[in-house]
Amino acid sequence: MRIARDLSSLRAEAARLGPIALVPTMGALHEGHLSLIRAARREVAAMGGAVAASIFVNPLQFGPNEDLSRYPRDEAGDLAALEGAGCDLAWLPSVEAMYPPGRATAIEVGGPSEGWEGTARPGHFRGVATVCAKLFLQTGARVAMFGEKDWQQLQVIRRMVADLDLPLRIVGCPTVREADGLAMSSRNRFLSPAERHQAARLFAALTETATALGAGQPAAAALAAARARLAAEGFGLDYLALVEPESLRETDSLPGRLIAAARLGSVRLLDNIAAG
Ligand SMILES: Nc1ncnc2c1ncn2[C@@H]1O[C@H](COP(=O)(O)OP(=O)(O)OP(=O)(O)O)[C@@H](O)[C@H]1O
Ligand SMILES: CC(C)(CO)[C@@H](O)C(=O)[O-]
Ligand code: BAL
Repeated sequence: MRIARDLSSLRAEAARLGPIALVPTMGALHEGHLSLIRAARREVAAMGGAVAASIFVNPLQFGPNEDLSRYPRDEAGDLAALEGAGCDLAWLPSVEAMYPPGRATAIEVGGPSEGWEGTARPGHFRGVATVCAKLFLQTGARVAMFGEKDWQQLQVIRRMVADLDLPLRIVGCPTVREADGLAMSSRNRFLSPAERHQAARLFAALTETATALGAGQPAAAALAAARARLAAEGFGLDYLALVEPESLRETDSLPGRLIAAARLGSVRLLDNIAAG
């Protein structure tokens, strides 16, 4: 696996490797990320070229009181995991390489950015969209893989790519879960053993709600019951909602996407599933 840390070596490697399937990450890699690398390998098997992954903890998508400084970092472990999963090129820019002094441009996506994570984390999607546009242009990727775990992010990236006519395809990949259903996430390591046990209840609540909706229970009642259960179980619930899958507008009709964000101790868990 080749490693690039500045833009000129990245461009030289990308030119040599041919069409790129890109997996953008913030590192601290787990099986969820590696499933995206394997999906990228399948894309490369069809189109030729190579798999690239970026590791960049993007300061632009963190709010002033968020966990940028404690975001987990493990460069050596990540590089070994990427190589083992079949990645050909790792792109590890420094903050200075990504954002040289004088930077004055950002990408603002409306529509699916509004509400939910967009409300809980003001400016978050501006940071995500800006760094993803840069990663796409830096690597010249033909295709990029994103996890469904971050459902709203996936819709924001699809909207941006469509609106800006960016010349790549976005592929959404299913959420990889622990045996008890908890969606894998780099931040899960900060859960205490008791919180880790409790955390699986979020996915359970989503599946119970999807079942109730599928059985014909009105959305307002099914959602209210699930919110009350989660609060009683000790979650700090930011939202649990039924939305139109692409626009992220709240809805009460199926098919939809159930999305949730809930705090447990110092960790904010995100999850979502299809409903209907
Ligand atoms: N469990 C998972 N299954 C599938 N894809 C995932 C999973 N977790 C993360 N991803 C995807 O990996 C990519 C990089 O995500 P990121 O590096 O933020 O990992 P993360 O584990 O989600 O960390 P965080 O703690 O920031 O949520 C994103 O496209 C994300 O949706
Ligand atoms: C897409 C991403 C790598 C952009 O920094 C990040 O938001 C993430 O890891 O999901
Ligand atoms: N997985 C989304 C990246 C973030 O939490 O900032």
